[in-house]
Amino acid sequence: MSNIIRTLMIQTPSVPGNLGRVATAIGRVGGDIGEVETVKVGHNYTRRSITVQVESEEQLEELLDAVRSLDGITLHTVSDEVLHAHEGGKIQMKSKMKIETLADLRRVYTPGVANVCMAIKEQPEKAKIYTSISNTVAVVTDGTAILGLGNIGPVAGMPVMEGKAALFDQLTNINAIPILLDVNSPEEIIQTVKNISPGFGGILLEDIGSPHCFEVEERLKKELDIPVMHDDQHGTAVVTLAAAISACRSAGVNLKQARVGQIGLGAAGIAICRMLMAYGVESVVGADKSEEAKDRLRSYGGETVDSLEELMEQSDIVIATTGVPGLIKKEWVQKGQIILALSNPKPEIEQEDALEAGAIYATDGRSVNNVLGFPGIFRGVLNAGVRDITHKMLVAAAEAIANSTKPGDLVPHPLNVNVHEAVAEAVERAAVQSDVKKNVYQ
Ligand SMILES: NC(=O)C1=CN([C@@H]2O[C@H](COP(=O)(O)OP(=O)(O)OC[C@H]3O[C@@H](n4cnc5c(N)ncnc54)[C@H](O)[C@@H]3O)[C@@H](O)[C@H]2O)C=CC1
Ligand SMILES: CC(=O)C(=O)O
Ligand SMILES: [Mg+2]
Repeated sequence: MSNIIRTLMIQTPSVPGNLGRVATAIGRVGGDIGEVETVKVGHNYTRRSITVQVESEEQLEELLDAVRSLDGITLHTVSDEVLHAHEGGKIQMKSKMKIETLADLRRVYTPGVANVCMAIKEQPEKAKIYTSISNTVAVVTDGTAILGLGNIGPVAGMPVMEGKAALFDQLTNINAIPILLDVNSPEEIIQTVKNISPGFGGILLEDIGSPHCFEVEERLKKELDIPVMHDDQHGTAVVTLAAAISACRSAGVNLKQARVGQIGLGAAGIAICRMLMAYGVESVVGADKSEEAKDRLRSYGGETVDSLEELMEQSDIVIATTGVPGLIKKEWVQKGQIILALSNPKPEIEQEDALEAGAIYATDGRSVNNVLGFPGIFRGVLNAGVRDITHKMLVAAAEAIANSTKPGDLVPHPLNVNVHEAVAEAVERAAVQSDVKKNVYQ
């Protein structure tokens, strides 16, 4: 998978064939060309911005040297668009009100606001009407398992949290606020989240590593009156179930009778196994380098094996969430296997390698990603005004995603708002049908 993205500003003589020379030079060193945009056409030259993707700094240097060595062609600048796009951060808090006159000021702020405060003091449920609380979700991390990058700390994890917040806003119109916790124990996470919870309609726990994520989520679900979900567990499990349903539909396989092998039994892996077993998959086997993680799966009724080769040999569907790029060797892949290598930013096996080795379907964490789950799940529970996110709601979300998937694909396009609406509706329907507790604002 290409991981480094750069934009090159290249000037060529306005003679046919020169863009082709540039493309060939890039292709020869294994660079992948993305967007090409003509920026300026001079009387005898053309300047274009060309986006390229490569896998390493060395390959990037090779690519730049190859372009620079082309006769008559000038490489003006090399820029990192991804870094550039992050300058100043990705989200902002904006007022919904225009405050232009003193009358506005008195209505929005003091003295007018005091009456609203007192109305809420007398009837706390009015906070739902007169504040943004019920449409605001905290995206909480302690930075201990940021993607597959490990324990890089909460501040380094902020770009991921801002990304989740931006997606909440764009896909389901939910305000999301990243909360970075500089703490060292589950108890401190729990107490801090409890202390800030009055300002939120829901809590999305993100990239909190295992095993402490399990205790944190379980306790917060019990002790708070608002919905709490650990995205890496349940958001991921929902999307994985959806992808497994779609793959089995296309391949004509009965998912419940298939043997599923899960590599990596951390936050994502354990939740995926529990979700599949609760859905009715009879045979789930897991592998992890940690004995504690394997014990956990067995405690939920799953089987474990000691070697990855053994798991690969036995499984119709293989799911991997270890954070270890390239962990699955091509020679382990069985003919006709379905392989979901979901680690970000790099998968356990590249899609093309898995397909080349005989997999019938293969994909990675860019496509099968919890972005298809968490926005709609929260929109659904916030709309229903319920406190608990139940297994039934999560299965409804997975089925909505699978039913929105085009034949032959494993999941739908992540930016299709209709899909997120379908997930929200399915979750809300499941919520109102079940006997789940209403939250404090209902
Ligand atoms: N596509 C998606 O939507 C999502 C992908 N992920 C990805 O899954 C990966 C793991 O995330 P979490 O479960 O949150 O982390 P985690 O740290 O809770 O779990 C990782 C597990 O993998 C195991 N592991 C590590 N190296 C191993 C090896 N060589 N062999 C066997 N087991 C090994 C660890 O012992 C641990 O149990 C990350 O790369 C993350 O980006 C996580 C959530 C969502
Ligand atoms: C997508 C996501 O949440 C992760 O890779 O951790
Ligand atoms: Mg995550």
